[in-house]
Amino acid sequence: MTIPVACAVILNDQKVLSVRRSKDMPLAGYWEFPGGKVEEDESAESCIVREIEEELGVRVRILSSLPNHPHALTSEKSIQLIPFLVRVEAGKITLYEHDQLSWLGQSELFEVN
Ligand SMILES: Nc1nc2c([nH]c(=O)n2[C@H]2C[C@H](O)[C@@H](COP(=O)(O)OP(=O)(O)OP(=O)(O)O)O2)c(=O)[nH]1
Repeated sequence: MTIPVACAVILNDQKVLSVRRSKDMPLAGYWEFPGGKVEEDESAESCIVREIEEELGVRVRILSSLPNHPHALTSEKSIQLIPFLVRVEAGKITLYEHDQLSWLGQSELFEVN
């Protein structure tokens, strides 16, 4: 089974916004780009705008779509990660689901879980 997941790449000064999954979420403690599963009858573009509003409380505008990335979670389950470069248009980033936020540089991305 392959699950489409849209995620947002939000840049600030060459660093990318990364968020940590809280203890209430599956895969707690793992860092990710904010986003979530694309629902049925929803485009990946609508999904990322909706998810970012739900998770971070901000409205984003899509600047470009980035290459999709397949990723195996288990032997039966994999995700197709659909990243978008986005810009925050309105609001202040607040964590509604995650428990930590970090702006990571290119090499720092490889140091988190
Ligand atoms: N958002 C996001 N999810 C990722 C990344 N990498 C990665 O393997 N995933 C996985 C973790 C989850 O198994 C899945 C996203 O599912 P989710 O549980 O966050 O989705 P959701 O917000 O729609 O939650 P739900 O409705 O199923 O409760 O994709 C990433 O960089 N960002």
